[in-house]
Amino acid sequence: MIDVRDLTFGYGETPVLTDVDLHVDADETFALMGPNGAGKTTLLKCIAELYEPDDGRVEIAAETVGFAPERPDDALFAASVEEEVAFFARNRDLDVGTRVAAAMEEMNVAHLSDRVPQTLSAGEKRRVSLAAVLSGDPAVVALDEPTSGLDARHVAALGATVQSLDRTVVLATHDADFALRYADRVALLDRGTVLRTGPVDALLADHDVDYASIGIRPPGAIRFARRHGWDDPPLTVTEAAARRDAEESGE
Ligand SMILES: Nc1ncnc2c1ncn2[C@@H]1O[C@H](COP(=O)(O)OP(=O)(O)OP(=O)(O)O)[C@@H](O)[C@H]1O
Repeated sequence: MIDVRDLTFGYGETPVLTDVDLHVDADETFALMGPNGAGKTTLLKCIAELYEPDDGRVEIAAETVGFAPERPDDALFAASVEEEVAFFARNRDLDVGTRVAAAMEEMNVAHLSDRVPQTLSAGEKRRVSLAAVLSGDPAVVALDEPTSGLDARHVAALGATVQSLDRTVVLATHDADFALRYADRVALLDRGTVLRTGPVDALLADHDVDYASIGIRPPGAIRFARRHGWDDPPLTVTEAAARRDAEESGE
């Protein structure tokens, strides 16, 4: 569904993304993870075709990509929540009534329909901006930090929605639990390059990790959290493999 080939992109002279290769299958939920400044948002915007690569290309086998920005304020401009959510459905000549009702239901914002979006709480704004993207029924949904500002109930609801969507979802997130629970595959980015890509299960099995969270910190080191806390100190990929090999050989 999405093919990123040798993608290089910079805001100025210095590239922020270098030779990125990525493939995302149709209907897959794919998470971009990595530390601050790794290039997740930039890559997501290249995938959403908001940025033109300096080199390489992004090929998408779909007409529409819906993008929900990291800061919902950047996307909320209508006078009412209902108008906000209707925008993309109307734009694409869809059945506005049906699309708006479904998207509002999915994001639990129907009760806010007459409110002015800019006056909502942070979590409500997030849900409205996600509903607005869903109402346009895009084949590819690109979500930047979609769980940011959401309480546990709405994170779970978002996860259920993402899984039930009959479409390709690419999301950038720091929320490791969300990625591990709801993403089919994860790409770990670090300083503008893709460090690892793989199914969440395989990534964990590779490193003999049994649980819940994964992060990259400091840059270059992949750090796994077991159920009871972070591995300390963080392991590099090579160190994690060496430790596993040592354990297997009984050393
Ligand atoms: N509009 C911009 N102009 C110049 N540099 C930018 C711009 N946006 C991002 N950058 C730089 O590009 C790099 C990647 O930023 P990006 O926002 O893609 O990272 P990220 O992985 O999403 O980070 P975070 O986790 O902090 O959101 C950073 O060094 C950032 O300072």
